[in-house]
Amino acid sequence: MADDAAERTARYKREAAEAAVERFFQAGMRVGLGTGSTAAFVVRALAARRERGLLLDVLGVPTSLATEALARELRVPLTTLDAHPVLDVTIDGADEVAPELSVIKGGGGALLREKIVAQASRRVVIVADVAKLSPRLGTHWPVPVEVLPFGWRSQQRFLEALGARVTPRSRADGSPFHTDQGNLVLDCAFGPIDTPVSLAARLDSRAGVVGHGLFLGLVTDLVVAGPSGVEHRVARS
Ligand SMILES: O=C(CO)[C@H](O)[C@H](O)COP(=O)(O)O
Repeated sequence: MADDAAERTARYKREAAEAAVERFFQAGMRVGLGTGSTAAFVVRALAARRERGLLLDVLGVPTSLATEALARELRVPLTTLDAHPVLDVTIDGADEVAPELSVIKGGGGALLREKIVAQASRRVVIVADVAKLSPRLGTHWPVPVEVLPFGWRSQQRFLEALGARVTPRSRADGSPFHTDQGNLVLDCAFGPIDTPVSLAARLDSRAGVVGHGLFLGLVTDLVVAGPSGVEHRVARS
C-alpha cells in the first residue's frame, strides 16, 4: 500500500518534470538544474532528449554537487553562473507550494544555491506532485534556514524568538547535516505563515543566516502532476 503511494508520487514527479522539460527547454538555452528527486527527473528528461539528438547545445548550471554529479553521469553539459550570469530558465522542485506560487524549498539542503540560480533566471519553473500544494506556506513543511556554523546557537535562539520550533538538521547517522557550502541547516516549524514577506525580511537581515527556503515572488510557472494529469499554472505578475 505504502509502496503504491510512493510509486504514484514518483510517477507524478516524473510526469511534471518531463512536461516541463518539453515545454520550457529550448535549443541554445542556458538552464538552471534544480536539486531533489523531482529535479533529478528533469536532468534525466534532458539527457533522454539529448540521446534523441535534441537540445544538444543546452548548457546547465547545477544547483548542488548532487545534481552536478548526476548531470555528469548522464553526460549533460554543464556551465557556471560565472560564465553565464543570466539563465533563460530554471526548473526545480519544491517542498510546499502556495496558491500564489510562493514556495518553500530546501528539503534537500540546496536552498542557497537554488535561490542564487533562481534569482539569475528569467523564468523559474517549479515541478511538483500534487501533494506539494498547500493553502498557506508553513502548513506542511518547516522553513529551512541555512546558518554559518559560527555562533549557530544564537541563530537558533533568534529563530525561536520569531516563533519557530527549531530542529537542527542531521544525517541518518545522527551527525550534523552540512550544506555544499559547509553550513548548517535549522528546520524552523512556524505553522501556517501569515506574513511570509515580513518573515523573509527578518531572516534576510540577520547576520549569520546565509539563506532560507522562502522563495517569494521568484517562481513564474508551476507544472504540477496528479491523478487528473499535468497542469501548468502561471504566477500573476
Ligand atoms: O528544495 C529542494 C532541495 O533543496 C527540493 O527541490 C525539494 O526538497 C523537493 O524535493 P523532491 O523533489 O525530492 O520532493
